[in-house]
Amino acid sequence: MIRVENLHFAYNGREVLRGIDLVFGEEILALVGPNGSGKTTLAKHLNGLLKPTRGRVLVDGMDTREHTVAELSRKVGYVFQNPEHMFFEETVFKEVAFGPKNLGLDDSEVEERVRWTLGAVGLEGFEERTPYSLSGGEKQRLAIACVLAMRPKYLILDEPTTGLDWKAERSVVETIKSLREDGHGILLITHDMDLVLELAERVVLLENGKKAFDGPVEEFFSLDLERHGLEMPELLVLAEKLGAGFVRSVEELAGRVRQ
Ligand SMILES: Nc1ncnc2c1ncn2[C@@H]1O[C@H](COP(=O)(O)OP(=O)(O)OP(=O)(O)O)[C@@H](O)[C@H]1O
Repeated sequence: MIRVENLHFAYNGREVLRGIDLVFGEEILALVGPNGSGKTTLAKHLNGLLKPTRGRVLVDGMDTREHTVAELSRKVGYVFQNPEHMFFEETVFKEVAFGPKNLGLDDSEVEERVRWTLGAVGLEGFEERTPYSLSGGEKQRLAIACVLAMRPKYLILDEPTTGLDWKAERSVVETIKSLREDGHGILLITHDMDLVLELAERVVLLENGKKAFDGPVEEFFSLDLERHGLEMPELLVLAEKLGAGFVRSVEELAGRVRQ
């Protein structure tokens, strides 16, 4: 469980998180909100990259102020936006092996872990490719693999599908679903309301450094999203026009309409 208690944070005296309470566990939690509302700043507190100005963050009971980012990274993996900037090895295998090697695992353990991780993100067979030759979706999945190789319980994914075409986006979405099935807690930072509708179990909306909403996905989509500067997914607009209520996929909508 990650527990955020009365979190305040200021950059150079300017407060951008203003008293946030949050409990996050084994779930897909979408963190949404306008540009500059504090999403990335909040997420960076969850693996200790930033430390609270006031309040505290506990990761499975560990106070982030008392632990290094290296220690916390074993619990909370952070996949940054535009992950290609983080690749520096000449092969996919070496890229994924880097973290486990640094943990001091021996060669056979490292190899086993790399194979397992590449399987988990659907990149088996890519071991000898150079990271820069991968497609956008493959790069995103490699970035997830590099973090996953540390076996963290929680994953933070910052705009994991931005800039991807449909097929690549699907591959990342399927990876996220399978990570959830494997028992990971996933914090998804996104501006894409379709993605929120498809994946999230719970949504936290940040506005101006404060929580404006925290609740189940269905309740989130019953808000007047336009008032919050957010766009309602077309699927839900259509469902409403058809009187079908809340649905999360085209198949679900079709099923309701046929009844
Ligand atoms: N390193 C920094 N130094 C000073 N101010 C910063 C820094 N990083 C972010 N900020 C400011 O903190 C506020 C919150 O930024 P943050 O990146 O957390 O928002 P966000 O919700 O993730 O935005 P976006 O949707 O644009 O990614 C913004 O006003 C931003 O300008």
